[in-house]
Amino acid sequence: MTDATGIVGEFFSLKEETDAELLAMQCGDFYEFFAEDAETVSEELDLNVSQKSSHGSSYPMAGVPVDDLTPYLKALVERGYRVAVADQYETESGHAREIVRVVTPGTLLETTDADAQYLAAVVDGDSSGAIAGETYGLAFADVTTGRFLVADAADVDEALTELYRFDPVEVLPGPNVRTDDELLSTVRERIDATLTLHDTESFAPKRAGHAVREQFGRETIDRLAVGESTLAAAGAILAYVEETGAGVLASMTRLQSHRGDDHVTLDATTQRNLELTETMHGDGDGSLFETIDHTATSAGGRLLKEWLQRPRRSIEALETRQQSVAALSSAALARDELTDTLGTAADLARLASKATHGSADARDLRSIQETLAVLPALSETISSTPELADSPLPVIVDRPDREPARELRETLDAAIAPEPPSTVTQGELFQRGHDDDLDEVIERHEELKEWVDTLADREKRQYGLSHVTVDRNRTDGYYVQVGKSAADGVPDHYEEIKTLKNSKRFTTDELEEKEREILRLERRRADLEYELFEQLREDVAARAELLQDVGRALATVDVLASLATHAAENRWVEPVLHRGDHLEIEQGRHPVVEQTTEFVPNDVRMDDDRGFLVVTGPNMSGKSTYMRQVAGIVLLAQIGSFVPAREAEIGVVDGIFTRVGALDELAQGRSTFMVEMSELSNILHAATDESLVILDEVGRGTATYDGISIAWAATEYLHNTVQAKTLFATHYHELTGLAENLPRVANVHVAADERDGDVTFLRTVRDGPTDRSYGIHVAELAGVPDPVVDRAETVLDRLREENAIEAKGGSSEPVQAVFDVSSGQFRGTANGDGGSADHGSTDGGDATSEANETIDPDAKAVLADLESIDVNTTPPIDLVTKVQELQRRLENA
Ligand SMILES: Nc1ncnc2c1ncn2[C@@H]1O[C@H](COP(=O)(O)OP(=O)(O)OP(=O)(O)O)[C@@H](O)[C@H]1O
Repeated sequence: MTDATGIVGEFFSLKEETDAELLAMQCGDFYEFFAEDAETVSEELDLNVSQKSSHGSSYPMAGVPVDDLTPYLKALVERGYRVAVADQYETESGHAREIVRVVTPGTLLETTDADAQYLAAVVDGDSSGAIAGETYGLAFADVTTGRFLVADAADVDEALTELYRFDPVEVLPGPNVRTDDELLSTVRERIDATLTLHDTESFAPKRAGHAVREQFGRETIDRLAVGESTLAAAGAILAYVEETGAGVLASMTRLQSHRGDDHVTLDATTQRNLELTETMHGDGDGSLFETIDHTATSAGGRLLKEWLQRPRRSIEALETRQQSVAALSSAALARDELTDTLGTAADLARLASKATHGSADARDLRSIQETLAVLPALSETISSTPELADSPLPVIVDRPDREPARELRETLDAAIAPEPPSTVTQGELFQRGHDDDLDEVIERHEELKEWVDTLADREKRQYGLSHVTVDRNRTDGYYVQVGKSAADGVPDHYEEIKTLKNSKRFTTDELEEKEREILRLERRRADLEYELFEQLREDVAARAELLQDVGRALATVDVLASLATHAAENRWVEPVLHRGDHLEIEQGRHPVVEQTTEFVPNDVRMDDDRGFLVVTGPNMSGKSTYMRQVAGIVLLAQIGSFVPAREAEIGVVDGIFTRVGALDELAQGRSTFMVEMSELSNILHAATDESLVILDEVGRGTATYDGISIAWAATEYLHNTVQAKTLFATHYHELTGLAENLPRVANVHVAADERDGDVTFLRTVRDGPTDRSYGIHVAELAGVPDPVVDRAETVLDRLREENAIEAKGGSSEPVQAVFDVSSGQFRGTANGDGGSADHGSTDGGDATSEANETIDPDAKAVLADLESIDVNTTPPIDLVTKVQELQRRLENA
C-alpha cells in the first residue's frame, strides 16, 4: 500500500513521519483519513467511509469538514488515540501538506472536562545516574492550566502512589521504565492512561536539564534541588509538549516540587480504599469528594480534589486554613455572597492556557476581564465582614499582584466589545477608543452606512418616488428597490439590475462606489481588528502567570467556602491539632455514611499506651465503617477541614495506610490473598510510628491457620517495631487475647444485642472484645435457606463448646483428636463422631489417656509429642506449624 502515489501516497509518507496512530490530512475543505485510519475512525465515530481510487487501487476514505475537526479530534483522543493533523498550505507550484500538531490525551487543549488533565513522565533514576536517595523521577503537566509539578520517589511503590494521585491521562515512560513490567502493568490496570513511548533522546539528562532550565530558570531548579531523574522527566515532558505542537509552553510558568516533609503519605490503595474521589466501584457519586464538594467553580473543584489527595502535616498551614473555614462558617451571609460572586468566575488557568496557545477568542478575553473583576469583589465582601477581615482570607486575595491584574482588567474592559462574536476574523471585536486607526475606519464606515440608511428618504424627496427601500444582499450587493407602480418614474441614472414580482431593483454609480468603499472598509476593519486582537491576546498570554495566580486565589477562597458550607450544614467541628500521639474523637461520624443513614456516633481514643485497637464485632455490625470513619476524620483534619464529630483532638499523622476489602482486585482476577499480602507488606515497610494504619480482616484470604498466624505476626510487628497507630478489625477471636500480652493493644467491639434469637445491631463501639460473631444471623438475613441456617447453628454450638482446632486421625476408624486452644490441652476420642467427644469432661488429661487405649502406636506418638508442647511459651506461628506437622504425621500414620 505504501507504494501508492497521489494524495494517498502523500498520506502514507506523512504517516511515516509520525508515530501517532491516526493522521487527519487536510484536502481543501476537509480533513481526510485514508486506508486503515479511515476504517478505525468510521468505527469509532460512525463516519461514512467512501472509496478513493488512486492509480488503479482503491482505498477507504473518511473525512470531516475543516471547521468540524475539533470535536472529532477530541472524541478520538478521549478514546486514547494520538492523532496527527497535517495542514495544507499554498506553494508556488500548487499546495503541500505538513504535520502541524499531534493531539494526544495529555496535550488536548479542547477539553470541556473540569478535572485536571495530567501528562506524566516517569524516569527510573538508576539508569540516569540519579542522586543518592532518589530512585524515580516524576513530572506532571496539565497543558490546559499550565500547572507543572515534579516529584521523586524512593521506590516503585512511591512512584505508583504519585501516579495514582495525579491520575494522568497520558504517561511517558522513560527508557528504563519501559522494561519495568511491574510498574507498567500496574499503570495499565489502575490508571486509565495512554502509554506513549516518546523519543528516548528527550530523557537524556543533559538535554532534559537544559530544556528545564530554559523554561523555568536555573534558580528554580537550584532552589527546589531537583534531582537528575526528575529533571529528565520534566525535560521529556517539555520536549513532548513542544513536539506535539500544542503551543502552550509559555503557559507553564512555574515549576513546583511535590516533595518535602509536609505531605501525608497516602498510598494508591489507601486513596482507593478511602474512596476519596471515586468509590471502590469506580463511581464519582458517593465519594468523599462528591459528598463535601460545594465549590462554585471548576478550578475550585480541582483544588479541593488536590487537597484531599495531598493532606498536609504542617500544623501552622492547617490552622491557617481552619481559621478561614471557621470565619466563613460563622459568616453565612457573606459566605453566600462570596459563593454567588465566584459563580460568575471562569476558569482563569484554562483561559490563560488558551491565550498562550492562540486559541482564545474575544469572548474568552471578555471572560478573563469579568473573572479578574471577581477578585476585588471578593476582597470587598471580605473586608466589609469583620469575621472575614480578621481571618487569613485577606492575605489569600492579596497574594496575586493586584495592580497589574487591575490594569489588565481595565485594558480588556475598554478594548473588547461587551458581547463580542465567537469568530475573530470578522471584526466587531473592539470598542471605540482602543486604536486610532481602527476608530477612523469605523467612523468612515459608519458615515457610509449612515449615507446608505438615509438614501431611501433622500431619493423619495428628490425624485418624488414612493415605495423606495435601500438594502443589501449577497448576490445584488446594495440596491435601491422601487415598487412596480413607481418604477417607471425613476431617474435616468438608475440602472436596473433585477425585476421582481412587485418591484424592481436599481443601482447607481454613486451607490456602487459607496458599496466598494464599504466593502473595502469592512475588509480593512476585519484585518485590523484581527491584528489588534492577536496583539491583545499576546499581551494577555504574557500575563499567564498573573492569571494563574488570580485563578489560584479564587479557587482557594472557593474551596475554603465550600468546606465552611459543609461544616455549617452538617454540624462539623473544628478539630484541635497537635504533634503528639493522642487521638480522641468524641461522637465521631462517617463523613459519607452520615449523609444517607441515621448514623450512630462513636468515640475513639488512642494514646501512647493505647495505640493499637483490635476491633471485633459481628459481621455487618459496623467495624469497617468505624475504622474508615477514623481515617476519614484524620484525613479531613489534615486538609484543614472541620470534621464530623462533637469534639476532636488529632495528633497529626505522616501517613495513612489501609488494607480494606478486595472487591475490585477480585473483579480483575488477581488472587485476593496475593494482593492482600503485598498490600500488607507495603504497609509494614512504609508506615512509621507517626502513621495511622487501618487493617480490615487481614489474613482472611487464606486457610485459617495461615490467616491467624499472619494476623498475629503482623500485629506483633506493628505493635513492637513500627509502633504506628493501628486499628485492626478481625474475625479471629483469638487475636483479642493479644491485649493481655502486648501493652499498647486494647480491645474494642461493635455491640449487638441478642434477644430471643433476634440480633439488633447497636452500632455502638465499646471497650473489650466481642463475645461472638453472629455470622449465622447475617446468613439468615441474606436469605440462606432455613435448613442450612439450622444446621449451621448446631455445628456452631458444637464448635463453641469445644473451642478447638481439630486434628484428624489416619487409622481405618477415623479418629478425632481435639486440641483445646484455650486450655492448651488435648482431648480425643476413638469414635468417629467427634461431637460426642467427652463433652462433660473438661479434664484434658483423662480424656487423653482414655483415647490412648484405642488408637494405634503412630498416632500415640503424635499425641505424646503434642502433649509435650508448652502452649504458653511457644510463639503462635510455631504452634500452628507444629499442629500442621502433627496433622501430617497422623495422616501418614
Ligand atoms: N455507626 C453507624 N451508624 C449507622 N449505620 C452504620 C454505622 N456503622 C455502620 N453502619 C452501617 O452498617 C452496615 C455494615 O457496616 P460495616 O460494613 O462497617 O460492617 P462490618 O462489621 O465491617 O461488616 P463485615 O464484618 O461483614 O465486613 C453498613 O451498611 C453501614 O452503613
